[in-house]
Amino acid sequence: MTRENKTNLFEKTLVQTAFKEAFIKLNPATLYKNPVMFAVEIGTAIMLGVCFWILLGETSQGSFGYNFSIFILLLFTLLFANFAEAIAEARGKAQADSLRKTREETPAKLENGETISSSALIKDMMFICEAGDIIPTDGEIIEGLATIDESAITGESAPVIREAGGDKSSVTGGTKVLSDRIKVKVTTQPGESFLDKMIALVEGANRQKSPNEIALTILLAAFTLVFVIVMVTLKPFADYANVPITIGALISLFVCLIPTTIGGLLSAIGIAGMDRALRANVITKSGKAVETAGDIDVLLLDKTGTITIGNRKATALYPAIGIEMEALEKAAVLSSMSDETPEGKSIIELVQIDPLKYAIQHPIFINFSAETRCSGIDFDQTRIRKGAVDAIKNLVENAGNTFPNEIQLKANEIAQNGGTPLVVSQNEQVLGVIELQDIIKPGIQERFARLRKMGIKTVMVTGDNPMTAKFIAEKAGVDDFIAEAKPEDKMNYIKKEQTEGRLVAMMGDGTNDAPALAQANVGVAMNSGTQAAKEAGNMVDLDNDPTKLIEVVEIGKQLLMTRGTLTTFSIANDVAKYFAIIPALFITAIPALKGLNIMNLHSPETAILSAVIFNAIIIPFLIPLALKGVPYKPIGASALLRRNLLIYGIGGIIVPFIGIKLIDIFISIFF
Ligand SMILES: Nc1ncnc2c1ncn2[C@@H]1O[C@H](COP(=O)(O)OP(=O)(O)OP(=O)(O)O)[C@@H](O)[C@H]1O
Ligand SMILES: [K+]
Ligand SMILES: [Mg+2]
Repeated sequence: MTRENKTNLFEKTLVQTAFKEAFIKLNPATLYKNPVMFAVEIGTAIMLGVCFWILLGETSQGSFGYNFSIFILLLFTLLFANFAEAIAEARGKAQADSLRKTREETPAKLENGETISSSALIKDMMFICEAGDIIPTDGEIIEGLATIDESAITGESAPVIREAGGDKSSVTGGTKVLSDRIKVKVTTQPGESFLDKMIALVEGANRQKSPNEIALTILLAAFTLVFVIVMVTLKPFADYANVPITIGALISLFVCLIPTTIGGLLSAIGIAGMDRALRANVITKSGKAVETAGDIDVLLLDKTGTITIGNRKATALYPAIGIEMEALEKAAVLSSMSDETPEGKSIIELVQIDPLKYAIQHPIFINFSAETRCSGIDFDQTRIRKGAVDAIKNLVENAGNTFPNEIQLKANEIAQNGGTPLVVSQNEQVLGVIELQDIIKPGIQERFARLRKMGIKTVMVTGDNPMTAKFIAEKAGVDDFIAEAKPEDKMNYIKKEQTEGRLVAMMGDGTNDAPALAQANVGVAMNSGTQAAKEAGNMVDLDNDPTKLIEVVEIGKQLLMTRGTLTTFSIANDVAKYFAIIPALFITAIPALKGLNIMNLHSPETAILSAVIFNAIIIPFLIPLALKGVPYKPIGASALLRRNLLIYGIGGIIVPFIGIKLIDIFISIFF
């Protein structure tokens, strides 16, 4: 659930900050990064020079008032463009701060009983949290289990379970421990959390631009350069046609022809896109990730913890023929004594026998891994294992024993209704099978249907057995699934899709998802997931919602569309200025150009002033569109492109004709 849109578009405090920032951004040391607006700044400086020149007695450049008003109008063009970027930054910052507020200075309790401030916590330090404590900073639970209220982050006040081991071990600063006691290891240095990285993305000129944005900036710079050459050649041409052209007219023509509209709004569009991702409770590490999400073809989803709630629980034990239930219970409990996974713990919970009762001497614990797909214990001459059917079957048959048929049937039956069977063996003899049940997250079917409508194929990838996977895949409504997948299988599948030219997004929460999350074009880690998963991905979903990719894709598409349509509009609306300014400059000397004068503006001065005024005020008019983004509909991309080209292309050509004409009528009253 995305946080309600607290800051409306132009909240007073944001506008004030942005207004101040607009002047600060005039500093050429930072403005040069935006070539178009930097060219406008140079033009403004030249106009200031001309005004002084006139004050010193120069008469060939027209009246002081006329040149000074051009200077002021160019200055406002700059201020409007800076304001656009500043208001986008202010909103992004406000949004990020509302998230960061959850990380206020909270006391952190150390193991030795003393408390320090959360800002003094550094990576790998341990702290303790008990019921009622606010978790001081991001960390990974290394001991214990607790129910946590994450509403400060996700807005959902339903308590969630976070426990050591397994895939749900991360806790976030600012959330509240409701019950029990946990020992947490700090996972990030202060100021380097994902949120800090995200805040750097939406604020400050050190924001790294995405490839799409860089490409567009280069294109606009090329455009600007072309017009510099046009201006320079225009001067001798005018002298040859002995048409007196003032510097003011040249500069005005230049500024009106270079793409100042998109040049002024480009960074605002990018920042607003990141801000929309933040509003969807997604922390992204790069603007590129958001844009790539707009072109995703395939979405890979981990099953446990992503499609299903993820705390799979043992619900029943079924002994093999000739095996006592007590023997199976004892083996199941012993093999789960040190099993940190939710599955292992649920077995101890189910059997209700304290493993210490068996007083094992010098046990050797084998922890669960996604590679071996089993876990267990060795002591004396006894070797107990529990794990995936195929893993234990290999173990039993490699030792020359037979895998009991009734256990195979029972395991299939469990799998066929979505359960996960864990087979238990002792000294490579099967003792029985444990049934684990998981729950599919509610409402996931229609979310996948929406992804399909957007042309995205959903694939569930799980380490679980094929029958369980098939059952869950059908119930969840995914398009395809891969079962018994090892971590490298998930990564290889992504590589295969990528070599076929498709962009792949992966959502996961476990350490065994990390290689795949790193390989994917867009890797979304659940915020509850392990630190490894979050490091590997390029996005973190604070809501742990596996279908959050829907919002991310829409934000990505919308960002690319907004940038495209405003560029179209900007280029289109420069066309009209030819008809406004060129005739104004040459009509007297070259009557043949009369045909161009379709706008028949009042006079050359008012024609130039009204073109420059329009060129300046169009920027603030488009700020709301740049910040909100062009409305996105999940219809085909080509239909959408045609619609936008029509509205913003044609619109971009017509609007300036009307705008400049109206302004000309208005200002010619004063002349
Ligand atoms: N604690 C455990 N001890 C022994 N075997 C386990 C344990 N947990 C899971 N398994 C077995 O290992 C298999 C692979 O686990 P893995 O975590 O790779 O996939 P998964 O949890 O079933 O699904 P996903 O890949 O979506 O997380 C599981 O399907 C299960 O049969
Ligand atoms: K322009
Ligand atoms: Mg798993």
